[in-house]
Amino acid sequence: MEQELQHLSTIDELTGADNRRHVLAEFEPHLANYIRYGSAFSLISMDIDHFKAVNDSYGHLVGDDVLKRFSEIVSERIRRTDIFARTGGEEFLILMPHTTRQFQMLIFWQRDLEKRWRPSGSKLPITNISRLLSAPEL
Ligand SMILES: Nc1nc2c(ncn2[C@@H]2O[C@H](COP(=O)(O)OP(=O)(O)OP(=O)(O)O)[C@@H](O)[C@H]2O)c(=O)[nH]1
Repeated sequence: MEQELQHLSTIDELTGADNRRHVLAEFEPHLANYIRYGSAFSLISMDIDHFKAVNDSYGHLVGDDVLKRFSEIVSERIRRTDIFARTGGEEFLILMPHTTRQFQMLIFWQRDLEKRWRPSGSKLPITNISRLLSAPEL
């Protein structure tokens, strides 16, 4: 029971991704390890562009579905050791331990996500993926 509650306090209810508090808590030791031992890690920030327009045009429930679908797609792509979190309304963060030079991977992801967003030619969200930090390539 206590374990279950603890788990629930680390996840974002809507998407099932980790929540902001959890990823920030996980980030701290990675940063400390990088400073002390030079252990590599990467952080990727992502947000869904023009998300407000999705809600305004299709309604909040569709907006919720987009957030869930986006989370599913990203979750399929990451490693089990990566931490994927929803940090705000349409803002997400991935913490990737022991990962550097993920730039090529980002380009691949961006293409893949765009393809999968538009199975029927819809012009719904394009994600904006940016490399935030990749220690020790600062
Ligand atoms: N459906 C849904 N919408 C949410 C949720 N949380 C936040 N939002 C909406 O997300 C929208 C975020 O708006 P903005 O920050 O302007 O983002 P944006 O429209 O993507 O703008 P850009 O980032 O500049 O492209 C707002 O309309 C919020 O109401 C949620 O859990 N579900």
